[in-house]
Amino acid sequence: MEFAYLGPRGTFTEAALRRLPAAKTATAAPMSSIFEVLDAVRRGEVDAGFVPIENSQEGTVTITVDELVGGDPLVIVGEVVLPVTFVLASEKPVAEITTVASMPVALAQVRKYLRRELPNAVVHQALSTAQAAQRAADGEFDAAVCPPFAAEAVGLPVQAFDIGDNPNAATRFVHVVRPTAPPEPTGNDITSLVVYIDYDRVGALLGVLTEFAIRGINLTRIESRPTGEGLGRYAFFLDCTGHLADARMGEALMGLRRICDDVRYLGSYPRDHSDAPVPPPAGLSDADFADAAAWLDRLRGTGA
Ligand SMILES: O=C(O)C(=O)C[C@]1(C(=O)O)C=C[C@@H](O)C=C1
Repeated sequence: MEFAYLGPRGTFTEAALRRLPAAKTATAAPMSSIFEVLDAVRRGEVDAGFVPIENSQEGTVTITVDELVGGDPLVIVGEVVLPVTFVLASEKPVAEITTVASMPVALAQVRKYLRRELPNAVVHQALSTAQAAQRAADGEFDAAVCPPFAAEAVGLPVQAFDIGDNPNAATRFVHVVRPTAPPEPTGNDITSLVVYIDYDRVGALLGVLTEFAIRGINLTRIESRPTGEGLGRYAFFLDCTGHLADARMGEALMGLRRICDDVRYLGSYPRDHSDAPVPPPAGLSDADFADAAAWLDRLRGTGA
């Protein structure tokens, strides 16, 4: 199997990919942008892609979600949650730094540090932290905000360690492939999907949330993203606890299929929050769903 991932060598994405079981026996091709990674998967140039999707400090990595919301369908089959710490890498001491670069999501996580220590530095964007480190090493910028291992990879000295505003920051990365059946349920899974609703129908979003709530499915994330049709036109990106194979999830998805303009299934896959407890389904048990299905089958067969 060959992966494409957000490179170059030295990114957090590369570090997270090394933690993905499916990558243990795969080759990995670094690519310069999230779009290129997902486009390579869509074109069949590689078997799988690995990209960041959410950060505990800044929320959604919008380019990833926007690429999953639109375009040819892709599905998520795995995730890795990686703690992230940032350094300021530069040949110059902090007092002499006038330009600094990094990926927008990284810059947002060191906002307070930059305001405090580099208030007059000009901030530049890069496609990844490791790309910023390489461009700083090449002399294009004075400094880069990047992982410690990216500074080491390009031979840049570290002028400051642990510059992130939140010492507990973590980023979630996803393993995406062209549409395929989901991995087997583990009992600790996430199902991701996008719903497109009829904006002009009052309560349309409540109807979506109700399809989960009445079946005891816990929503762990909801993110509205513009569809590009015009101001106020949004798709809703949802993460919820459970697996496509669960009766309750299947019923909820059929309900969404009936009431939404469109539903895009983005995958059921094992959670990597192995330390976090799995909230039990609210109210209804799996046995309740099995009993109701058997009861309906009896009614259809015998009328009683
Ligand atoms: O640029 C990198 O090193 C990446 O892996 C991307 C990315 C991100 O976009 O979230 C990953 C983790 C950090 O939050 C900062 C940047």
